[in-house]
Amino acid sequence: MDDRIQPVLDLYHERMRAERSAPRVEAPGGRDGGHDQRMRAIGPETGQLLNILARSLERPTILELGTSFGYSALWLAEAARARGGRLITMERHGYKSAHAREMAERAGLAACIDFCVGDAVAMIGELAHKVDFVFVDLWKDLYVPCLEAFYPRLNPGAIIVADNMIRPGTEDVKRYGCAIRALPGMSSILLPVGTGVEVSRFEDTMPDAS
Ligand SMILES: C[S@@+](CC[C@H](N)C(=O)[O-])C[C@H]1O[C@@H](n2cnc3c(N)ncnc32)[C@H](O)[C@@H]1O
Repeated sequence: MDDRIQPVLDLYHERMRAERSAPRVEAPGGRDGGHDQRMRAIGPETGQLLNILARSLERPTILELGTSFGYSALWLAEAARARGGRLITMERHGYKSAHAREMAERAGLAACIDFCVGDAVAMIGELAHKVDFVFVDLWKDLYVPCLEAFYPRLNPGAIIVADNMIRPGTEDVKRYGCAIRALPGMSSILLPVGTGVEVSRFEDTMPDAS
């Protein structure tokens, strides 16, 4: 991490510690009411894993589903920049996405990020290009609908990482685990990193023409 990124990550780490030690109070209107300040961010271990995996790809188009306040986006954008690629990050709420953009600007990474605001399932359907890496970290009941939307848009060799597969490990994420493992061309493994990540790789299902 370069000199501009680490101090911004440290600001998030401070906020993360405060969030984890504070009692959980429901925001007015609930998680979608427009006042939710909880980051619900992955920790540094999952961030590092995302960064290592994404750095293994050349000129990757990286898709993040669930920007929140922008912590995981920094790890992904750093990898995208290092490999000559881009990050497209999708978030339902404009106020969260705006904060993420501000932090990415402070870290010097905003130029390689497209911040998209709206419903990820609908926006995936409007993507102009195929993708090489997907990070799935939005509300858990959307994991399978998102998978159905991005599966036809994966380039061969694409890597997909889904968070919260062990904690909270709900029925919704279990359904995602089963669904991705059943897809043609997919290999997948559950890793006990952070709250548990399902790491999958898509191979082209077409027979070799040579
Ligand atoms: C667990 S948080 C993401 C945390 C973030 N990846 C990080 O580690 O910093 C999930 C986010 O998904 C967003 N979200 C929920 N439903 C969505 C939808 N349909 N489209 C886009 N974003 C959505 C929520 O607003 C929330 O900010």
